[in-house]
Amino acid sequence: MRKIYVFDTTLRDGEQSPGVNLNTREKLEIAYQLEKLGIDRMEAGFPAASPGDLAAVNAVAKAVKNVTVIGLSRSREHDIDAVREALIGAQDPCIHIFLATSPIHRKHKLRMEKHQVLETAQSALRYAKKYFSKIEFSLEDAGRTELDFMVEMVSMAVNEGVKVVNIPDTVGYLNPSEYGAIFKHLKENVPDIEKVQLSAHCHNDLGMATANTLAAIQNGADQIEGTINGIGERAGNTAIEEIAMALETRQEFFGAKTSLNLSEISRTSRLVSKLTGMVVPGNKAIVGANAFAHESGIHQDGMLKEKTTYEIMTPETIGLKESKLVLGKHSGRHAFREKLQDMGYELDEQQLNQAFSRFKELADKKKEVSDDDIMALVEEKLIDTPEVYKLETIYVTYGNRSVPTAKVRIIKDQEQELEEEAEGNGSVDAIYNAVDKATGEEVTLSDYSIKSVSRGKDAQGEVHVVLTQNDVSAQGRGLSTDILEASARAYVDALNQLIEKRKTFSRRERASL
Ligand SMILES: CC(=O)SCCNC(=O)CCNC(=O)[C@H](O)C(C)(C)COP(=O)(O)OP(=O)(O)OC[C@H]1O[C@@H](n2cnc3c(N)ncnc32)[C@H](O)[C@@H]1OP(=O)(O)O
Ligand SMILES: CC(C)C(=O)C(=O)O
Repeated sequence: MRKIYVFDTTLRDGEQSPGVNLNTREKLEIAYQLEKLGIDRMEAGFPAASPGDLAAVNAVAKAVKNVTVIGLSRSREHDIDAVREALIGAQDPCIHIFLATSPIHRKHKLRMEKHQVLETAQSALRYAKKYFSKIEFSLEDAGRTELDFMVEMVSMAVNEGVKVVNIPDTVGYLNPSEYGAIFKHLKENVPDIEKVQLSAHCHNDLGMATANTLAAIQNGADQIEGTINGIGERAGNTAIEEIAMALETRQEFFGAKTSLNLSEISRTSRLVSKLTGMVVPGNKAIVGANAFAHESGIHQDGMLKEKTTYEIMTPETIGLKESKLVLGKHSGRHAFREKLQDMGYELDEQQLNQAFSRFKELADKKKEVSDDDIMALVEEKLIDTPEVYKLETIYVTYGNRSVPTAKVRIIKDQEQELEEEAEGNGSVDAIYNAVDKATGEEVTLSDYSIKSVSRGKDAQGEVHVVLTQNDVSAQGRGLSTDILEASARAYVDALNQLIEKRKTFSRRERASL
């Protein structure tokens, strides 16, 4: 199978992401991980940019052993000298020299004619050759360069003995068929083109970096350039993990492979995200948190029956433990039952149905239902107390300068509607007074506590109360994303328990007479 070389520029083009600044220690940490990932070439920085970057590139050059370390340079002797200094101690040093070739860059940025661009690049390559046996040359903004001038520039670079010629789509302007056609054209029109490796370097301004890079591979590119998580200038670079996994997953189509240790992808992605501070979007291909997560019931059912129904690659391949079935409002009974089994609950069909409808109610209120939420709602349902009173609705009026009032509607014995309104010292007190009025029960609230059973602003609150009546006391629990509702539920639950205990108590008393 054809090998595609991977040139990682996370530490150079990736660091050009606005707001990202990696110090030497952070660059080293990423460099070691990239080495584990098995990339072939690593662009560690732009040594002429600053003394700090020169030192960081030097530290990386001395540290990594199995990767070619590269420093970027303009077509200027001063920059080339900086790369020379930075790569002292590298096992396999390489300089990457670039010059823009497109009419826009020639006219406005470089203010050079074509022949000056050619001569400037040529003289830089000649100078660099004295010190480096490995040179890569890039035609910056190749994507908007005239084809015949590109052929002229690439031919010059081949004649100067560079090892790699890079064809960047610097501003992410091209589409796959145009970018692929450039590689085909160069292969067919540059004499001795087989003496160099051709490289693809794409930016993602129109979201086509991965597609363009794959098109270049199909048209003969030997090397791909990119970054981990696709970070980089503006909309970023080609995401290396996307190319590696596309080639792996569609081997029969591309007939090419990288030699990356794919199981290091996930770890590398997390490290780069942590050290650059660039959060990976949940839906990012391959490494996003949702890339192997399934939320909807039909998909979850398919996954439980056969994973290939909804997964074209396995999470294990990139170093993750397993796919996730996330429980939310689109989930179905199959996934819910599976989750309960994983958590060690064995529910009969009726209990499962009850828990499932409580789960759906909760899922309507919460974005994601956590294990703690499920545990709380299942255990609440497992305690089977006959419900004399059932809380139907509550309305609470509260203002910091008015007396809190609450109105409750309770169904007694499944048929009798009880509705009452009361005031209180606070909202909870008002609710409890209204419940007392509606039920006619005289109880003392001996204990009240509240805790959060899950995290986040939409976490469920669990209220625990103890009610006492004469010598009988009973506990009640209530669960809701709203703490007032949880408080009301707990109180009504405790009343039901109290009534149950009262019955047992009076049976025992009668028996002892
Ligand atoms: C497509 C890419 O990603 S290219 C890499 C981009 N990365 C960076 O620019 C990060 C590092 N850059 C820097 O720290 C600074 O830009 C430096 C140190 C390199 C240069 O700083 P300054 O000397 O202050 O120049 P400044 O950045 O303002 O302007 C760039 C100059 O380089 C010239 N230039 C741009 N590209 C090249 C090139 N490949 N070869 C030669 N000259 C170039 C520009 O025409 C301009 O020249 P001018 O001063 O004669 O007008
Ligand atoms: C220096 C070159 C390769 C570059 O980063 C670009 O053109 O995007």
